[in-house]
Amino acid sequence: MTTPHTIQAEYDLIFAGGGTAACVTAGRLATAFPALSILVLECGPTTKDKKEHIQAGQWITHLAPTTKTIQFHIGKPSEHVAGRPFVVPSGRCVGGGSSINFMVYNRPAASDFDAWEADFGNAETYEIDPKKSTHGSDGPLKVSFGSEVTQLGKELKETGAKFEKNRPESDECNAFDVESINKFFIMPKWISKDGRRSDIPHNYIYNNSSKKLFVFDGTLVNRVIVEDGVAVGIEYQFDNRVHESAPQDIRVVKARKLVVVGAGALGSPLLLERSGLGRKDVLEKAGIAVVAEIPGVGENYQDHAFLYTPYIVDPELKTMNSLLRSDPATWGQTFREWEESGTGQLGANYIDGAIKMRPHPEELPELGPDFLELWNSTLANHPDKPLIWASAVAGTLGDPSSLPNLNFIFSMSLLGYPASRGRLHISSSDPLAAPDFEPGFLSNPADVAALRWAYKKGRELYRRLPSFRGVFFPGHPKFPAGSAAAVEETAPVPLDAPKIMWSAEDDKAIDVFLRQVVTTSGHSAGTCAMKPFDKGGVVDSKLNVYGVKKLKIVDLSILPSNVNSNTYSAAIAVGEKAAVIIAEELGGSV
Ligand SMILES: Cc1cc2nc3c(=O)[nH]c(=O)nc-3n(C[C@H](O)[C@H](O)[C@H](O)COP(=O)(O)OP(=O)(O)OC[C@H]3O[C@@H](n4cnc5c(N)ncnc54)[C@H](O)[C@@H]3O)c2cc1C
Repeated sequence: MTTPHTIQAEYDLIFAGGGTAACVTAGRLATAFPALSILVLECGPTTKDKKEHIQAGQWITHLAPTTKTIQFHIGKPSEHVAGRPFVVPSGRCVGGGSSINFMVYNRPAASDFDAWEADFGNAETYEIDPKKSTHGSDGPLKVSFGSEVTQLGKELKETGAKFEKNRPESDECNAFDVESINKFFIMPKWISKDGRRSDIPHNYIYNNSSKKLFVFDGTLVNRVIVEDGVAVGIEYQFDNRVHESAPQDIRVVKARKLVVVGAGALGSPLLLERSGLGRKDVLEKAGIAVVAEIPGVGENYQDHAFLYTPYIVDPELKTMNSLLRSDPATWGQTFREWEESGTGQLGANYIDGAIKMRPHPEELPELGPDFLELWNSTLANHPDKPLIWASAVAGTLGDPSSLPNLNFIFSMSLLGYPASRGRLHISSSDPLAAPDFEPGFLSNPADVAALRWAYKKGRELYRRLPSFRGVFFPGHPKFPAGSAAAVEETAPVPLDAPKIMWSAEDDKAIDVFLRQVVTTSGHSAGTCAMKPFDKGGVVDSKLNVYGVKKLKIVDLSILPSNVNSNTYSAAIAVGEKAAVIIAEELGGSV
């Protein structure tokens, strides 16, 4: 049997999990402290120089059922989602989510970060306008519109602003402020102008000049070893899902200075629990000795509930579907175009027109009584917070061959601050055992009310887009016979056409539908929250795990409260801030 990597007995720093935030921190520290030996152990495969992680347009391929770069976490069936076993994906490769995500560039509201009482470093180069004071100009990650902006994106922006008269167009909706709300815009992407994914490994790790930074793939961390209240190392085994014939014995590697857990919101709480750090009842049930009782571990699970609904568009409108359905020759041509000039479909993500939507005061009654508590607790006093982030993908999220041969687009609505919460715990000490996962989606009726509103707003807008050719009803609520919402339309209605009059039965049909179809955004967070211990916290403001010395967590599990944006930006911010904290503790700076 071959050993895939030669791992020494001891390093200065060990990162358990090589995802987005962890790789940012490891890369920054390796550059600032070249004499420091840093080990990063990632259970998934390497992404180095692999086209599927570099060509922006290949994002859709990672979602294939046969994927080796995404892990699907299966939740318990729940009545709140019509008895479905809710499935949540996360990146499972070097760079984690950064290497497989949709690359939507979306930054949270300032008040989201204020709630954490934290500030963050700068990782980006905003190629759209490098002089803009609200964006970075010399960070390693490039932000642009990619190689092309779709006609659908332009239609959504223009038609949206004409139809929703109090929601105009804007060029900038990522400035952290009130001005970024209720404007239609073209969403930037974590894609460079030459069509490359701005992932973390190719920009912080693989290009790092440190000779003492070691990033090993296919290596599963079983647990952190804690001796006398101090984290001294970890136990690991090679992962046969990546290195098929690797030996399976459990090995140990020691950390001289620090162990950093960076296994993501769906991995870090499990790793802590396998190490004896967590809720007493959970550890005892799994037969694990309690090292430190930390009741918050694995609680407070959050994501952004995600609704996507299909519409039929003009066959001439350019969408991803034509390439997804096309022959190898067309694929070959598209690859060549990207190789030669970084242009064409492989340099873009086809998610363009967008809005961060917040109800105007006169719209609040449309959301109904179930929503009021969420509004009052989270949004009312923070005008920079949107309720819903909405966009459209010019194409089908998945394999279009399962759909009729029509040209489809999908509207996308993400709920920014869900009131629902879930939990995630180990079921056994075996790192490969399925966890005990209750994602909790739609368990609070406020979330259903918010998404019902989003559905209705979307229906009205999409039926006015110039390219609209109909609602694809199998992917929409089953409205009662005679409902205005059930009427077939095959062409766009005028901007000033009467709006659909929604009945109480229509609302019921939408609610049933939401429970059947609402899914995850892949934005898992909050399972090892940075909060005071007595409020369910797992780490303090320096990211130290309570009750253990020399152990930190660096990933989105530390989010104390949600952010209303796609979460890559928040993960980068956590990674950058962690690098600052650790550098200071090492007596230097990054
Ligand atoms: C399908 C999808 C699409 C997305 N699209 C977007 C988007 O368009 N825009 C956006 O802003 N955000 C997007 N996101 C979200 C964003 O990418 C993630 O929130 C972010 O990357 C998470 O970073 P993290 O550091 O918390 O964890 P991750 O990046 O998930 O890293 C955790 C890593 O730890 C590894 N790991 C876990 N357990 C172990 C173990 N025991 N031993 C060793 N390694 C382990 C995992 O394999 C993984 O690589 C998307 C996410 C998904 C899943």
